[in-house]
Amino acid sequence: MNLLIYKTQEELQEDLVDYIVAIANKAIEEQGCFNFVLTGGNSPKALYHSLATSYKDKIDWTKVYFFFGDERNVMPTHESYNGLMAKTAMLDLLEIPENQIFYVDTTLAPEKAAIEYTKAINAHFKGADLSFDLILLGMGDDAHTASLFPGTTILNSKEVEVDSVFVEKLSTYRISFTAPLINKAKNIAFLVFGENKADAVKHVIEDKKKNTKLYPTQLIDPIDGSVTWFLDDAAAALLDN
Ligand SMILES: O=C(O)[C@H](O)[C@@H](O)[C@H](O)[C@H](O)COP(=O)(O)O
Repeated sequence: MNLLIYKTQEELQEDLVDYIVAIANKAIEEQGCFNFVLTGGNSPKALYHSLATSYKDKIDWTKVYFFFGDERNVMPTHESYNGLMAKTAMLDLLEIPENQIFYVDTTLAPEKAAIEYTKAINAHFKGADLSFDLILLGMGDDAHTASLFPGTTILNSKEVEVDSVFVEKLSTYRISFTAPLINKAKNIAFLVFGENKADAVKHVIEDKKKNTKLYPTQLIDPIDGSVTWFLDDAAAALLDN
């Protein structure tokens, strides 16, 4: 696991964009495409905008396929739909064709939406191993990532798939990659900043005895892939030096 800690979010973001560009170009060179899983939430918005503007010419976007590590159970036009956030911040600016973007179809019931998304991902990988080139993840202050929330049933999944899950604390369903699907990735990058995340960061990174029910991000432990944490000083404040 690589731990990168930055004084400012701007420095963090600059390095993270360079990291994404490097992985994208390596994947495109080696296999002709870059399978990129986006995170939702607020943290990535500036990063997405930067990729679509100052870094627009650094990647051959015609070779990039976009996926979502989780989605809220709202209509695609709803402001909290992760797909809409990414569309607005990046995908529209890059004029990415629809056939390169895998949105979660939340017009379906959550369970069906998850089944259909799993089918679409398997079809894209043509039945091969579902190992995405890069999965970008955020983390909540409760140590959830994607929609792997503390105490939820999806944490027990051993399936390499997208699943639906009822999140009691939000009183809503979510659609999310399971931990086994995330752990198939070649590269995983966490984008976590802000002091409100410091306690969760400490537990996830430093707890010797894991408690994945309480700190679900501890489940993220890829078989062969790399994990890199992009943190600012505030989020890393409680880590032992
Ligand atoms: O759908 C979502 O909200 C995300 O996938 C979720 O896992 C997010 O990454 C964390 O909640 C952190 O969110 P912030 O970046 O807004 O702090």
